[in-house]
Amino acid sequence: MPVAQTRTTPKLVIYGCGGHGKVVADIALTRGLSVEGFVDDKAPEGGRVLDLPILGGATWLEARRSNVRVALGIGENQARCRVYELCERLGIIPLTLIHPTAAVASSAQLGAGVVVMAQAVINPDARVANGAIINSGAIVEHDCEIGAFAHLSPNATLGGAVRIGAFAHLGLGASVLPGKAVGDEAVVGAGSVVLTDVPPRVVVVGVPARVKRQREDR
Ligand SMILES: CC(=O)SCCNC(=O)CCNC(=O)[C@H](O)C(C)(C)COP(=O)(O)OP(=O)(O)OC[C@H]1O[C@@H](n2cnc3c(N)ncnc32)[C@H](O)[C@@H]1OP(=O)(O)O
Repeated sequence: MPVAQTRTTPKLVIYGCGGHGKVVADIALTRGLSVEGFVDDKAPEGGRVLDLPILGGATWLEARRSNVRVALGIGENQARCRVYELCERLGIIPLTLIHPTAAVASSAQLGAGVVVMAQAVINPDARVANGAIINSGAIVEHDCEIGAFAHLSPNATLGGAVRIGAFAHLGLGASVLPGKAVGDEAVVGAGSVVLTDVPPRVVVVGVPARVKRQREDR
């Protein structure tokens, strides 16, 4: 007599229950995925967000590592990377999530843990590295390269073949002209327009974008 096989589908949890985590959870739900709840190291266990439970923190995840999938729900770039690294240590590859209204070219490449939000566009041969966020309505034109754990805020727009460094952050509605580069960990202020390459670890603002200061945080 054949032995019945019991296979449990891994549960999906969202790591981070703040504003970004809520949007990520909403994408998962919109895609028809079943979300078990949130994992968060700071929020109180037993609380609820979007009517989903806060299950616990990193220790909760560690205990269930063999039967869990994780979507990254943290907006801050360095903190998101730390969660990604935690997942790696636990043998979990973070889920890549794309909102159904986003348009992603079939030749675009998205790394693990990338989240693409509603109405975003990613055009042919663009490459988006692990853990990056392409937020609502952002446009990543053809042949762009987005570094790991970078964040393109809502309505940020990149011309063709733009390079965005790892951990860089483009503010709401910021634009980068075709072929230009934004350095690792640089910040481009909301509404700014980048006409020339931006060095690493600086904050640029304005039209045209000019260096305001060096970044001191990490
Ligand atoms: C779903 C989501 O919410 S995703 C998150 C989206 N978040 C964003 O888009 C935020 C982007 N952040 C910004 O634009 C910020 O203003 C930053 C990071 C550029 C600068 O922040 P801070 O270093 O705190 O600068 P601060 O507010 O003290 O302003 C410093 C100066 O820069 C100017 N400035 C700040 N931001 C901008 C901007 N976006 N464009 C033009 N000038 C700006 C200020 O007017 C000020 O000028 P002054 O020195 O002449 O007085």
